[in-house]
Amino acid sequence: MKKIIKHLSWFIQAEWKQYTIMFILLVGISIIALAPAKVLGEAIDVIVSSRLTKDRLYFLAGLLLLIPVTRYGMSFVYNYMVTKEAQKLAYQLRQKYLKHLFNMDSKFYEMYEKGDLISRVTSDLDAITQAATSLLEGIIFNVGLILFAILVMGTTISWKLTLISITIMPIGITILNIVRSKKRKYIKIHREIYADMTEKVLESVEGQKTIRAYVQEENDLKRQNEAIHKDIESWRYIVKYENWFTPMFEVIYGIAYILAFSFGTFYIIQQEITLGGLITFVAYIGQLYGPITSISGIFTQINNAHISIDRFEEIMKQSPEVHDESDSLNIIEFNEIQFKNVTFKYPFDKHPVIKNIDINIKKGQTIGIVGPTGAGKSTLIRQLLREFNVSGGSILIDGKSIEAYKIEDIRNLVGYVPQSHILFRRSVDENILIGKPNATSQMLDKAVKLADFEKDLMFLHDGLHTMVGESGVSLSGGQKQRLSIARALIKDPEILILDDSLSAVDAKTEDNIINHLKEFRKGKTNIIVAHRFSAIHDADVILVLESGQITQRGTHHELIRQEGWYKTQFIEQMTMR
Ligand SMILES: Nc1ncnc2c1ncn2[C@@H]1O[C@H](COP(=O)(O)OP(=O)(O)OP(=O)(O)O)[C@@H](O)[C@H]1O
Repeated sequence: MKKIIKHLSWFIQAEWKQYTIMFILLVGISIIALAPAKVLGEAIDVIVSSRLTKDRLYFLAGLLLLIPVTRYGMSFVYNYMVTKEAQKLAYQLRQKYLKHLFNMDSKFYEMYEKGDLISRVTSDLDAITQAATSLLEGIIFNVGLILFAILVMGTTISWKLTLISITIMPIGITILNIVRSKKRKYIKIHREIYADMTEKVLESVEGQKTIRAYVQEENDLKRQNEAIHKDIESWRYIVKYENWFTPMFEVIYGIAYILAFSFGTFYIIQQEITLGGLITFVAYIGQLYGPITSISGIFTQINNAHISIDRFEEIMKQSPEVHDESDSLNIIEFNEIQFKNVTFKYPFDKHPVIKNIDINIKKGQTIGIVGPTGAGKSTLIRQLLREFNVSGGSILIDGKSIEAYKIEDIRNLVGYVPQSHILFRRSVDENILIGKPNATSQMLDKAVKLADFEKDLMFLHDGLHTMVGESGVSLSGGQKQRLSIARALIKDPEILILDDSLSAVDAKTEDNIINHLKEFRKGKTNIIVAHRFSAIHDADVILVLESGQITQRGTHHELIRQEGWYKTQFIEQMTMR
């Protein structure tokens, strides 16, 4: 409980006024909840002792009517407030979490799976919010009700009878708590299994086209079923404990009733209490059942929330390896980028993917990068996006380490078109404007023209306003590529990186785009990774990357005169034409 309060103290402090009102309401509701039984007991005593008058009857009936109406009013206000606060808390926690995710680097995303990250922001966060709201209600209302009931039972009916009847209850509560603490271990396991199941569902939904194309529905369903089965199994353990022990509590509660009735009857005969008193007393015993089991249930929620807080905090405590320092420098343009003996290894790999890379890129140059598949071309150019820190050597921009500059500024220098295109469920123009949200319509038109996307618009039923389905389902591969290129070009970036981004366009379109780049990106830098040499033919420098190392460098004309991978590939591509 302390953990939840500590974790959410920032929220409670900010919302203290609302929490105070809710606290007062709950105390009021718990007192009112006990009133009907008391009034009923009084009424019975009045009837039994033949003291019932018309006025008294009206008074008692009026009281019995007023009590639920008041309770309804107070509960209404309380429920409204508590729901609002719960939503506010969930919203703020989600915002914090998502903001944190945006700050994380690629290493973090290699460590955690999507499904796991989603389940932490959905089910874990729900468990925290639920506990935070039920904590107040559960503790204040239920504890309040139990204490008031015991006080009324003791002071207005009989302390002796109260002590006899309720002494058995701590045994019941202890049993319930043992069950709940045992469950905690299994709930943690269940959360992990649930995250795994979410990941599998995500993978199937995302890969449904491939699954269908390879007629793998049955195998995929089998995989899903296994995950679902594991999920159910893990629940079974949790429910098992509940089923074994909860009925025991009911038996113990039954004993409390028997004690109340038998001793109560005895005290009536002894004229220590009245019949109305016993009826009120038994009604209170009944009323205690709900709060006692609820309190125990709240401990379950607190248990769940503890696990969820740990899972939530685990993410919030992660700090990105790639981060800004207080003295990070601003940069809006550059003259020279140097790779000096750069080596890079992915965080969880043993061997480096690129090794001893030395490159000089001057502002305004076009650099071509070619090489066999898997040679490390994408890995090399992505070093300019500052996704990871290099493992060895250094990347210098105008003589200073790339790590000395603000990450955002470095990314703003670059317009990156990745191999796989990420399109959002928005219109075509909105997808392009992600590159520069405040771009004018002229800038948009120009980017569309440069990316040679103009001719596609007439095939889209709503032109630039056509909605792009999830992952760009309504566009062809080439259209997706051109849209992504337009998104990068609208930024008019200092460095344009095309990572095999012309692979799905025909030779004529490729030619158009390359010519547009030559014409309109004078003074700006282009880095083009390509498998087709036509795309990098006119580059100022072409780098050949083989097994993570630069094996050749020069212009096209220089390279075709050297023996090596470039010449061999060039001849092969020429003969295939
Ligand atoms: N995130 C990653 N984690 C671990 N290894 C990776 C990761 N991304 C790529 N690799 C590995 O790094 C190597 C180089 O991959 P990279 O994508 O840089 O090559 P490439 O030359 O661009 O290939 P292609 O021409 O096929 O696009 C490959 O062996 C690949 O498996």
